[in-house]
Amino acid sequence: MRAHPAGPLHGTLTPPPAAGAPPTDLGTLDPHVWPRSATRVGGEMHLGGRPVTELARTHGTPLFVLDEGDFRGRAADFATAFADPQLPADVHYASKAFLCGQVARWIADDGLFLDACSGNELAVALAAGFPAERIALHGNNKSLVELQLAVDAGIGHVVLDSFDEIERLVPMAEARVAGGGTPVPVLIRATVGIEAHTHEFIATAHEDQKFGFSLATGDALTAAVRVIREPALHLAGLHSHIGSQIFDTAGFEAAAHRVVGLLGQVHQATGEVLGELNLGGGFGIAYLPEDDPVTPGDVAARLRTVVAAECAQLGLPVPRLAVEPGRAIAGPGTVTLYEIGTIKPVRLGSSGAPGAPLVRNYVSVDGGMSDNIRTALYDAAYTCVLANRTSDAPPALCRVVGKHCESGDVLVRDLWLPSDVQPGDLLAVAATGAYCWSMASNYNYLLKPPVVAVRGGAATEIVRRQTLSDVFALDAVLADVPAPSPAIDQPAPEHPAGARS
Ligand SMILES: Cc1ncc(COP(=O)(O)O)c(C=O)c1O
Ligand SMILES: N[C@@H](CCCC[NH3+])C(=O)O
Repeated sequence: MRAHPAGPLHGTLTPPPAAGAPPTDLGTLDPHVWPRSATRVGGEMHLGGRPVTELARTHGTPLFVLDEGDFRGRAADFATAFADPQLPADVHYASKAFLCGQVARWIADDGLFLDACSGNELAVALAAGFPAERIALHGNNKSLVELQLAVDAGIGHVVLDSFDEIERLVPMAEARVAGGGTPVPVLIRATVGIEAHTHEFIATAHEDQKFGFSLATGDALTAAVRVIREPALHLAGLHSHIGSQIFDTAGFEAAAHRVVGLLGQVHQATGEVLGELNLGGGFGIAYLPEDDPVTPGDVAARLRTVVAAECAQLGLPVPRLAVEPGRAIAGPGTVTLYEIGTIKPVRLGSSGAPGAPLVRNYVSVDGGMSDNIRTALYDAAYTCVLANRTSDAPPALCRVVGKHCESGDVLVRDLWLPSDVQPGDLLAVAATGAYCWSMASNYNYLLKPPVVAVRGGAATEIVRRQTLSDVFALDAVLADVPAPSPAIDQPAPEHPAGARS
């Protein structure tokens, strides 16, 4: 081969970094990571009592399979952990993790509250019949339309995030009061200056970022005083959220300590005793077997202790607490199923020379960063297994990649898969229930996958697959043009000759 004038070809291959000893059993479904109903029957993964091959055949791939019992079980675990008669607390499901009509109904039926962070999340919840008084609306840049929707619907709380927003809300609240309505209940979101131990993109309580009113500069107190003096608004309490995918309870405890301090400052400045304290979400989950998240019981006990102690010290009654778990409810119960399309071994040498050491196999699947942006965006780690069968073949180091025109389109950076995986096999990626479907895009015109809820042997499509016709309908030129081939709307099984049978 002729050398490039500027030197050797770019991107010299090096052997992979030591990835630890390959696991001896690649098929085990660690209950720490997989949904509560996940089992293997004759080697094949079953979710909610349904075999994955049948789910893939019926609904296509990529496919989000949501274990309803897991989702609702985790919601119930939070509700139980925070249901202390002495210190009652409300659990708000943070719907940004994953929301659809069915999820809104489960959350409503199971007695939880709901946190929406856009007018459209609010609209979805309301359209599903979610009780408005159990909804809080967040957002650092709520539009006039979003605020008006919240005021008209009579939601539980608007969580105020800026001085601009206060001034926008006041005339709407005044109009409601003038029409015989009640003042609009609000919380002030305080930025408590905590450096949460998580990826910098998902930490939200350090000073130099866009959310909330700074506690350190005094803005949070100024905002509280402003709202208290505004008759059309009712300052119900304070809010704090420090970030997401946090394992260490110390950050939550420090935040609770600081925000209770703000309750004290508000009391001193105005004589008002605020009755509610929402400590946000952010409770981490296990993406890998070694991850060790805190339990809802642990979080509840620690927060109660800190808040009770701080309030006692300040001589304040303990406020009604609220928390906003999103990922910890929605994340662990969902699995994404993909079909393998191509497998490319990258070797230190010609691919025609099988003796050349393997760097890794690039295992390409039929989705990618459009259904799970988290690996590309946060370098997130996932657990992934061969789902349609188990195999005794020796393990091979692999990287699971999507089909987008982007080399950063990686789903699982480093993993061991049996060396005999082949096109047509199904891969399952664990814990994709939070921030995957909800952050999905149509990059490269890939279509958003459906979500199928499984429970006790029943499978129900709760969100259908987007079709090319849906996408054409948005396009000024293509709106009336029939989508070219229904086959494009009807994905896998694409490689039935593979090892699925
Ligand atoms: C205000 C607020 N509450 C709750 C959540 C939910 O976070 P998580 O899904 O990590 O529990 C978020 C997202 O980080 C948030 O911004
Ligand atoms: N989207 C992030 C979390 C942000 C949560 C919302 N404030 C994730 O995927 O981990």
